[in-house]
Amino acid sequence: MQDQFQRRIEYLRISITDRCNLRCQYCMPATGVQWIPHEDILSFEEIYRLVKLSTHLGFKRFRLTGGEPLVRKGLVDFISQVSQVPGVEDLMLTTNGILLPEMAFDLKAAGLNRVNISLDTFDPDRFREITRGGDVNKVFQGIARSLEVDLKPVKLNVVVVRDFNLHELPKFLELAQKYPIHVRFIELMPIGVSSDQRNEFVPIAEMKEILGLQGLEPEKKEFGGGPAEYVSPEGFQGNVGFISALSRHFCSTCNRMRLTADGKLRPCLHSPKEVDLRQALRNGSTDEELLQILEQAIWNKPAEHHMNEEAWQGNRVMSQIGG
Ligand SMILES: Nc1nc2c(ncn2[C@@H]2O[C@H](COP(=O)(O)OP(=O)(O)OP(=O)(O)O)[C@@H](O)[C@H]2O)c(=O)[nH]1
Ligand SMILES: C[S@@+](CC[C@H](N)C(=O)[O-])C[C@H]1O[C@@H](n2cnc3c(N)ncnc32)[C@H](O)[C@@H]1O
Ligand code: SF4
Ligand code: SF4
Repeated sequence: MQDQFQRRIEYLRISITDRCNLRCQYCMPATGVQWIPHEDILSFEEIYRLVKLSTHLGFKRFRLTGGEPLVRKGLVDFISQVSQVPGVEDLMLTTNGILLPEMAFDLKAAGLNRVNISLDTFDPDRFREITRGGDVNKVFQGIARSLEVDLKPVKLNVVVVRDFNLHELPKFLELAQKYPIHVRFIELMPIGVSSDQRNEFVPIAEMKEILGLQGLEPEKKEFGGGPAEYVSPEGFQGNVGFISALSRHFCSTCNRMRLTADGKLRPCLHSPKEVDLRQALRNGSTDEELLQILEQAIWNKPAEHHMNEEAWQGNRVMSQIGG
C-alpha cells in the first residue's frame, strides 16, 4: 500500500534476533548490550503470521536481519516456510558472513534468494579490531560459498569509517572488478553508538573521488529494493553501489518498514516511534485487527529522517534495529 506521501511500501526488514556473534564498533558498545529475554522475542510462528498478512498489503520483499540472523536456531526451517508464502517474491538476508561457510548451502536449499554480507576491511588484525574478535577468513569463505551455491547477486556492505578503512576503498573496488559481486559503500549513520562518531563520517562524493568514479552516470537498472545507487564501470564483473544516507538521503523513495526482534513495528530507521505488534499478536487480535495496525503505521510513516540536524533519540543501538 501507499503511505500518505504516495510512497509504495513493499519491503519489510525483519530483525529475527538482537543477538550477535560480533560486536562491531559502530554498531554495539564494547560491553555488548543486554539481550532481550527469549519470551519477549517474536516466535517464528508469530513472524510467519505477520509475513503472510503483510503480503495482503502488497509487501513482496522480505529481508531477515538482526543482530546476526544466522545465530538464531530454527532459521533454515523458517526460511523453508516463508519462501513458500504466495506473494513473497524476494527473500533475502543481511549477515556478517561468519556462519555462511557452513550454512549457505542449506539456506539456498530452503529457498533464500540472496545475501548481503558486511565486510569493512581485508586485514585480519583490523577486522578483529573493528568487530572486536571476528575472523575475517570466515567471511571470505562465506562470500565464496554464497557465490558457489548461487545466493546471487551477492552484495557486500562496506561501512566507510574515516580513520579506519578509507585507504582500503581501492581494494574493495578491485573485488567488484574481478568478481560478480555488488560492492556497496555506506555512509556511517549517527545511530546508537555511532551517534558520537560523526567525525568518522565520509560523504559519498569523497569516496567517489578516491575511487575515481565521480564521472560515471548512475545505473538506470534496479539491482534490488534498497537505497543503493549503482555505477557499472567498464570491464567490471560486478557493480559498485553507494548508500548516501546522510549526504543525499533517499527518504522520498523509501519503500520499507521494519519489524524489531521484540515485535515493534518501526516505520523509520531513525525515528524512535514504534508500534507494539507483539502485544497485539499476544492479546488475541484477529487478522483484520493486525492489518489495521499495519495500515495505520504505514500511513503515518515519517516523511524523512533528521540525522543531519538532530541528535540520536531513543535507546536502541543499530543491532537492535536491524540496520
Ligand atoms: N537511512 C537508511 N539506511 C538504510 C535503509 N535501509 C537500509 N539502509 C542501510 O543500507 C545498508 C544496506 O542494507 P541491506 O540490509 O544490505 O539491504 P538493502 O540495501 O536495503 O537491500 P538490497 O538493495 O535489496 O540488496 C545498511 O547499512 C542499512 O542500514 C533505510 O531505509 N534508511
Ligand atoms: C545491523 S547489521 C545486522 C545484520 C548483520 N549482523 C550484518 O552485520 O550484516 C546491518 C547492516 O547495518 C550496518 N550498520 C551498522 N551500524 C551502522 C551505522 N552506524 N551506519 C551505517 N551502517 C551501519 C552494518 O554494517 C550492516 O551492513
Ligand atoms: S553490524 Fe552486524 S555483525 Fe556487527 S555488531 Fe552489528 S549486528 Fe553484529
Ligand atoms: S531514514 Fe527513514 S524515511 Fe529515510 S529511507 Fe530510511 S527508513 Fe525511509
